[in-house]
This record gives sequence, structure tokens and C-alpha cells, in this order.
Amino acid sequence: MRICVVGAGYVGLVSAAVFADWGHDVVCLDNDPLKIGRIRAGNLPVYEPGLPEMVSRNMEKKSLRFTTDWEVAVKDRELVMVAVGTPPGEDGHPNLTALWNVVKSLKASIRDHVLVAIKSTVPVGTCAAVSRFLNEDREGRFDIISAPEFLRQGSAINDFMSPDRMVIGCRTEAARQSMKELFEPLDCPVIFTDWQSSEMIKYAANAYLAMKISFINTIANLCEEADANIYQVALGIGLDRRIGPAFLKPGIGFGGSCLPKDTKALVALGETYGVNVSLFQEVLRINHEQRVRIVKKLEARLEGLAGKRIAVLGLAFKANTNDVREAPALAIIHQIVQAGGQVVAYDPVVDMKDLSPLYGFTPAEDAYQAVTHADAAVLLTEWDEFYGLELERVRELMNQPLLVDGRNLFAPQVMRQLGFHYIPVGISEEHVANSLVPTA
Ligand SMILES: NC(=O)c1ccc[n+]([C@@H]2O[C@H](COP(=O)([O-])OP(=O)(O)OC[C@H]3O[C@@H](n4cnc5c(N)ncnc54)[C@H](O)[C@@H]3O)[C@@H](O)[C@H]2O)c1
Ligand SMILES: O=c1ccn([C@@H]2O[C@H](COP(=O)(O)OP(=O)(O)O[C@H]3O[C@H](CO)[C@@H](O)[C@H](O)[C@H]3O)[C@@H](O)[C@H]2O)c(=O)[nH]1
Repeated sequence: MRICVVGAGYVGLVSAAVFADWGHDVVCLDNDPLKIGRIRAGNLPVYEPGLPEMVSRNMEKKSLRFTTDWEVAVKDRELVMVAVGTPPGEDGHPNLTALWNVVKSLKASIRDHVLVAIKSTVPVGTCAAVSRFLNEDREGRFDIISAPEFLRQGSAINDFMSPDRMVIGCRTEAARQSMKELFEPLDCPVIFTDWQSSEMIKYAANAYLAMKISFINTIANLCEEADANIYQVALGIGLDRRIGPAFLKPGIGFGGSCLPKDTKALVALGETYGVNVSLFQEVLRINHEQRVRIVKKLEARLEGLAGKRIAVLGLAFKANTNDVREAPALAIIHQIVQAGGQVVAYDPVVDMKDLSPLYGFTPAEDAYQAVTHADAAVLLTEWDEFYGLELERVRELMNQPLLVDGRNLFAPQVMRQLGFHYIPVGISEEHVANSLVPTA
């Protein structure tokens, strides 16, 4: 199939590369010339394991090309897939400026019949509005498809190629057949729906995941007070098939470009329709408090943060990505700095050049430099590199061996034996001291 993918971000780049790998002829368009220049030079703007290799081998084969030129991008294309950003607006509704700019460009540049698949996450009703706008001059020229994406950053290629399901919202048999053909390599259930249901599925899925995280964090906070162990609790409830074990990891709350934004969008949608969505408001509030809670723990241990040197290990919103959109680490750094603390931060892949003056922290070359002379260290991203830290060296370098672990990377009893004052999430200090069985 001759495909144009619009948007060369996490979703667009991955979609374009995988389609090209499947043998399609793909042009990927972005309106950021710097980004396109970098990609052509082999320097991808996103950190995603396996993506550079996939992009470069398909560029060599000429099955994947990059452009900023609309005429080049849409020439002879059968399918245009839109994957531009839909960031949160001031009022919680997603900002659809990029999407509508693309739609207007499509209307101006495409003459013949074409399929337009919206892969961006868009509010319920968007595909219908796009179809009305694009077809107002000539009915049936643009065939609109809602094709929400469920990949996660950090495992994007694998998720794209092995999804749990595909959801396709469409109105015509031609669109249905094309999507069946395009996603034929996937071994998963394909659900065909109307546009609105497809759009709603994407938001509902993310809100459910967000709810599961706020749920387990609430239980973790109770465990800390009631002297229970969150790991044993999560295992015990997750084995119930009606609940399931995934997304029950306690920590510093969810971040990233999707879960916070899409939960906020559902709140805004509820307000639009006058439907009570306080459940989702509470999910967001709990998430915010989880970030405050970790700073309070630090503050309590150090008897105030003013003048204290705090090492922050990890900035990305989760491991295996360089993305810091809505990263809990940045919110936590902001609070520490506001309270008078001095932050020295390290992340294996995040570019800290612009972030450090903005958030007022000092970047470190590695984890050991970050913890040197620190009064406390806070671990905020679960990078593999941190599992391999020489903990005795870390302890020696610190002013005092206080480690607040927002990701529960280490076994509390081992940390205690190593001489750390170790504070994980969801396990009380008494529990670590008194438990006869391993706690993590
Ligand atoms: N990131 C994820 O893990 C993920 C997963 C599933 C769904 N989504 C959804 O997919 C969409 C894209 O997300 P992303 O993370 O890839 O975004 P992103 O910000 O990484 O990339 C968007 C790209 O679109 C480009 N763009 C903006 N306006 C344009 C225009 N007029 N013409 C051409 N290009 C334009 C930008 O320059 C940017 O490169 C969002 O709606 C998001 O909610 C994201
Ligand atoms: O048990 C868990 C699981 C995740 N998280 C946190 O939740 C956030 C989101 O994690 P994850 O969902 O793995 O990352 P995303 O790449 O944001 O992916 C989500 O958002 C995408 C964009 O819509 C969807 O496509 C994916 O299906 C959905 O999982 C991160 O801060 C994680 O640290 C937890 O705290 N506990």
C-alpha cells in the first residue's frame, strides 16, 4: 500500500517504520524541518529501543522517506495516517490545532479519493467533524477511519507489532477491507466499531489504567501505615483473574504524555455533557498527591530541605524513553527546589541542557557524581542501569545514606544490611525490620 504518515513523533515514526518493514511504500511528513533534517541524518528525535535500526534499514531500501513537503507527501497515496500531537489545552480539552492544520492541508492538496486514518488520540466526535469538513465540497472524497494506537513508549515497536487488539472505527466496506489488509500481519482480535465508540475506547482504556495506578498507590499508602507489604497485597489481588496483575506497581504516580492528558480529557468531556466524572477527578488528585507524598517523606527525614543536597536519579517518566512530558521527577524536583533544597540530577538518556536552568537543578555525568555529598538520594525512574549500581560505593559517597526509592528497585532488607536508611513505597520501616520473609 502507498502510505503517508503525518507526524514524525513517537507514534508516527514507529507506525511509518513498521509499515515500511511490512513492505509498504511509506512517506513520513512532519512540519518541523529541523526534526526531518535530523531523522534523514540518522539522528532520531525520540529514544525508542530498536527504532533507529528499523528506520535506517527502510531508508536504505527507499521504502521509507521523510519530507516536509505536502505535495511530495500525499502524491499517489492510498492512505494518509495522521499521528500529530493532541496535547492538553488549558481547559483539559485536548488542543486540536495540529490536527486541524493537517486536515486543512489535506483538503487543499488531495484531489482524488483517499483513506484518512486518525491515529492521534482525539475527542469523541472528532472523526465525524473531520469527515463533514473534508467532504463538504464533494461527498465521499475522503473516507475517514478512527485507528487509535495503544503502544507504550519504551516498548513501542513490540507493542505496535503485538497489540492485544486493534480497534478500527469506520463507515464503509472499502475502509474496513483496507484496514484488514494493512493490519493483516497482526495476530490479534480486530474490533470494528463506529467512529465515536472507537474514539471512546482509547480514552476509556487510558483512564482505566490511570485508575488502577491511583488505586494501588492508595492501597500502598495504607500498607505503609497499617504495616502490610504492598507486594504481597498486589500479588494476592492480581491473581484474581477479574483484577489481573498488570498496572499494580506502586510508586510516584503516573506521568507521560498520555495517561494524565487523556484522563483530563475525559473530565472535560464529562463537563461538556453534564455527566458526573468525579471518579476521574479523584484519580488525578491522588496522582498529584503521590508526588507530594514522596517530598514530605524526604522533608520529615531531613527535618526540612533548606540547604540540603538531594540527588535525583532518573528524570524520564519511565524507563527506556527520553520523554519527560508530565514526568513525576520534574514535579518532585520543583517541590524540592521550592523548599530550598539543592538538586543534583542524573538520567542515562534525557537531555538535561534546557531542563536544568528551567527547573533549577545541577546536571550530573553519572549516578555516582549525583550522589556525592548528598544528604539524600531519590530514585525516580526504574532504569536498568540503577539496578546495577555499586551500592556500597553510593553509600560511601553520600553525606548520609538516605535513599527514598520511588520505584522500589531494591530489596529493603538487603539495603538495610548494606547500611542504608532505605524508604520504599508501600512498605513501612517496621515491616522491613520485622518481616521474616523477603519483602521485594
Ligand atoms: N506517545 C505515545 O506513547 C502515544 C501512544 C498512543 C497514542 N498517542 C497519541 O498519538 C498522538 C501523537 O503522539 P506522539 O507522542 O507521537 O506526539 P509527538 O509530539 O511525539 O509527535 C507529534 C509530531 O507531529 C508533528 N506535527 C505537528 N503539527 C504538524 C503538522 N501540521 N504537520 C505535520 N506534522 C506536524 C510534530 O512536529 C511532531 O513531530 C497523540 O494524539 C497521542 O495522544 C501517543
Ligand atoms: O503499574 C504501573 C504501571 C505504570 N506506572 C506509571 O504509569 C505511567 C505510564 O506508563 P505506561 O502506560 O507504561 O506508559 P505510556 O507510554 O504512557 O503508555 C500509556 O499511554 C499510551 C498513550 O495513549 C497508551 O497507548 C498505552 O497503552 C498506555 O499504557 C508511567 O509514569 C509509569 O511509571 C505505574 O506507576 N505503575
